[in-house]
Amino acid sequence: MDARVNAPKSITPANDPAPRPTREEAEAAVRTLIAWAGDDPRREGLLDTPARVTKAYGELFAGYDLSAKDVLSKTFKEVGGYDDLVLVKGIPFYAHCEHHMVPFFGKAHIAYLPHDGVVGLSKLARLVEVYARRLQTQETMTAQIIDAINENLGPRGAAVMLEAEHMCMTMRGVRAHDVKTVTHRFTGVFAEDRVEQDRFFAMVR
Ligand SMILES: Nc1nc2c(ncn2[C@@H]2O[C@H](COP(=O)(O)OP(=O)(O)OP(=O)(O)O)[C@@H](O)[C@H]2O)c(=O)[nH]1
Ligand SMILES: [Zn+2]
Repeated sequence: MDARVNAPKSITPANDPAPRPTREEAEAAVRTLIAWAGDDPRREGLLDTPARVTKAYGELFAGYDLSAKDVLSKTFKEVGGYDDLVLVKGIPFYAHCEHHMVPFFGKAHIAYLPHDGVVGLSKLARLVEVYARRLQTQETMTAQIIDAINENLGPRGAAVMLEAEHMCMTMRGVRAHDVKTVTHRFTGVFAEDRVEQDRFFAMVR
């Protein structure tokens, strides 16, 4: 039994959170969608599907139970005086678009100029998970990642770029294949200095 599903926690960061349904209610909703799609949720191959889907949702949307503050809480100051750019590039992510609840996936590139210590490199990949495992737009996710870095690390500058393929554009709708959406945001020194921006782009490429 996954306690997470029945936990009376908010499902959004809003002030007036929607109540989280029980696992049984979520499974019933999956049966409704299967019938809406045109299949029979009572046939043998689909009997366990609602339970699998709710379990999968627990993983795919685990970000609602994660916090950037927890992920970025531990920093290291003993780095030999290193204070230049730290770039972690090519962090893979899988998110779901908030419009169609269909995956969008790609790579995140995150850079910052340390001010008072550095963070463990894996934590930047974990930070991406905090926001990817939610219903998202690529723009919101880009903004949330850089805001979290600024709030928790107070760097001299930060840069975030996401490159992603949106399945709502490839497998349905406009059906535009091989289209990449690129978003980026700069703050601090990166926002003020074109040279730092160019350095970021050159290192990401
Ligand atoms: N800006 C932005 N748009 C997104 C993102 N993910 C999906 N979309 C778009 O959200 C839009 C929703 O448009 P609507 O007209 O409300 O919905 P729709 O009729 O399903 O649109 P189509 O996809 O064009 O068929 C579409 O243009 C999607 O391509 C995202 O991360 N950022
Ligand atoms: Zn979409």
